[in-house]
Amino acid sequence: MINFSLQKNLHTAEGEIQLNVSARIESGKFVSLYGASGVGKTSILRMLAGFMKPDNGYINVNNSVWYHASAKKHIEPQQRKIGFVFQDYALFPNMNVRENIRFALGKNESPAIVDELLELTGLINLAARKIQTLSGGQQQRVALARAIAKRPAILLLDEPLSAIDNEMRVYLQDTLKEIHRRFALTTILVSHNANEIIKLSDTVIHLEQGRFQQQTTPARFFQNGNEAAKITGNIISIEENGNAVVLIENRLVSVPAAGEKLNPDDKVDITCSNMRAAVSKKEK
Ligand SMILES: Nc1ncnc2c1ncn2[C@@H]1O[C@H](COP(=O)(O)OP(=O)(O)OP(=O)(O)O)[C@@H](O)[C@H]1O
Repeated sequence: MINFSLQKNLHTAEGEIQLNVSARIESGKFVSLYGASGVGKTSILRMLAGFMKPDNGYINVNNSVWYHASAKKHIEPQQRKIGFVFQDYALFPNMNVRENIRFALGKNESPAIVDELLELTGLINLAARKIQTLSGGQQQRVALARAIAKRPAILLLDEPLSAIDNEMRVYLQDTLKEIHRRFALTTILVSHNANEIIKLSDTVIHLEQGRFQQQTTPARFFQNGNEAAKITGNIISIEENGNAVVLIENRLVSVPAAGEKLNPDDKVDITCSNMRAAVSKKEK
């Protein structure tokens, strides 16, 4: 069980944000942290990991105290049983794949887990390869394996798949799910991607204006309210009939522009209301 209450004054370009959040996360759960850019999601992960000191609050993990402001207790990051994977892989470029994963283990720890992780992440044939020779998706698999090698109690994932192309992203989501299950981890993922959150998580926590506004299942969260139907894209061109041609991920869609003056390169939200869905069988 992770039980925390964190207060931190964040200095943003738009002014101060008083972050004041608390949650109880049961062991073995996969939780996603969702919210607009700059609301403090990464800061929460950094405080849990011990890289950023809260102004006040506490962090208890499985009956041990990692942080307690009034007791002046702050366990160093190395002493916290945490695995951390960022968007950038932060691997050692001069080491090969196996050495990068092995590095995470203490001197007296058995290296058997390295082979298990190489197998699980599909890296066994790349074990001797230098990091620079790998694709982004492959590097992220190494980063994931390295984070797990220490057998963390909590796995913290900060948009680990956002720089990776769609096909590899789907593959890595499956790997993440399997790793979470196999190692009985408690996982906290920061993600902007509804698909990913729905596929992976038991619970989604919505951070807005410094507070956890909602804590519910992804299905409920993305079905209700505006969050469900808002898609962001970039305008490529405006058609003669006034429709905007918008690039969403790797697709172009033509959308009626509601009277607003829009121009190519504008970043836009497409909001769907009363959306009717129809399902038809795909031709083989
Ligand atoms: N040590 C710190 N003290 C005070 N403010 C900080 C500190 N570190 C970062 N901030 C500020 O906190 C704000 C929130 O940043 P954070 O990275 O946590 O947001 P985020 O929700 O993860 O954003 P994104 O989705 O864009 O990654 C930023 O404006 C940042 O400048």
